[in-house]
Amino acid sequence: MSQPAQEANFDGIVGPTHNYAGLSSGNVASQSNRNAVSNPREAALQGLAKMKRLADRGFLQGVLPPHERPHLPTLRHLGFSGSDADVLRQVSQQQPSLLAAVSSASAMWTANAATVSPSADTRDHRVHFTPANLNDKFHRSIEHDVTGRALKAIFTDEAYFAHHHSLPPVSAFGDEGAANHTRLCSQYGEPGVELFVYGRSGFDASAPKPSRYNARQTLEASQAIARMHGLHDGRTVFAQQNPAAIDAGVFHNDVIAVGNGNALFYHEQAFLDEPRLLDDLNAAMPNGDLRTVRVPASDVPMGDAVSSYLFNSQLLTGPDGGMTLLVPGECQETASVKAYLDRLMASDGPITSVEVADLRQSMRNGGGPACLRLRVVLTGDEIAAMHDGILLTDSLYKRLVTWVEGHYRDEITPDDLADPMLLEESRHALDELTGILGLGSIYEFQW
Ligand SMILES: NCCC[C@H](NC(=O)CCC(=O)O)C(=O)O
Repeated sequence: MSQPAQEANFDGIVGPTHNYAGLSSGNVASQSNRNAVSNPREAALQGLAKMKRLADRGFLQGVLPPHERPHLPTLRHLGFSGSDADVLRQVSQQQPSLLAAVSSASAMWTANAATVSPSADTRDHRVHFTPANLNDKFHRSIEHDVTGRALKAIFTDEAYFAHHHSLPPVSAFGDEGAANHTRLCSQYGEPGVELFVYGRSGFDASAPKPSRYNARQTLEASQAIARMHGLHDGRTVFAQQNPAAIDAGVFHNDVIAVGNGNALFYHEQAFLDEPRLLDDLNAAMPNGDLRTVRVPASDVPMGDAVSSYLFNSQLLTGPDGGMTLLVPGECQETASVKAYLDRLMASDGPITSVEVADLRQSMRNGGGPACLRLRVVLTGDEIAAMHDGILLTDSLYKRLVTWVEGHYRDEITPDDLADPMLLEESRHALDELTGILGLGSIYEFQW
């Protein structure tokens, strides 16, 4: 008898060029920290510390590698030529904002890497992966190729794993991956409900949409993924985000809601039609056991939810069945959120403990605990079939800390992005990392 299914969290390792370039309109933290000095070493260590903490508790914790940045193949595609140093000099002189875009370490936010459907939900009983095209932001639209290669290198066996191409790279099919996708279930290995939350329709111009910021995810993208993954109609729910929430800075649904097991933790202003969503979920849950934790705006105003990232927390089922909410440190600095969390602990809902993680480096770009991880529910056989060496053990953690300390800078300013040495250092680090993880050659510079 094989082990019961478990949820694994695959966190993105923060890349050596982590910086603050203000690239994401609609993302309040990214905009307000534009041109701040970053600390890639601290960022990567903060991420690894979060992973280690969960691995130590017995949670299945994996890693996903950073991408090559600055991404020279993109710059060459766009017409820059000569040596790598020539290319960097030209782009920094002619179009510094393009250099910033191809230098972002944004692949760290692996909640946006892909949408994943566990085998219990799919018609062919395989785990399905679709890398997100992330086509709303140029700096993120260049992630899906390497993401797809990394996922295929980890989940290779076609008897268990199915990989799809990212959706057509146009705004009508804008897809931001698992940040807008939640799975609800009684037990991880049992069939669950897959909830897709979208911000607008790509084809119906008269449908509601935000007015200030663009909605990144479309209904049509979500529907296509549900079809590609072979999900069952009766256990698939589509719901629209509240356009006012997007206009208030909720650029992904995981900034305002998180689900795990049979529990959905959400802000009352998260969805356009909350009663309908709850009816749909209740009808779809195979055992009818949905539990909701609804946070009223009178407890936590939308602005506080966005600045604290309360809902961008990881919600994790512990060995005793209770759920832990792993919140970013900013939640303790926001009075309404701190008071709310105290009341939550005094209540007897599904969330039984709260823990705090310091992820300040990532948070300044709008990436909290939940942004940094891609959830993959796996059966015992699937765990046995996946690539060995990608799950965080004590020794892998130590190797990765040493690797970060040996290769990462502790300061990056916008001017540093043009430094050919930074590119060299990053490639050297990534080459060593694919060796540590046994992933083979997934970057163009390795071919
Ligand atoms: N899930 C969290 C994603 C955060 C990400 N931020 C960024 O790309 C900011 C990068 C910068 O501004 O330098 C985004 O908005 O997609």
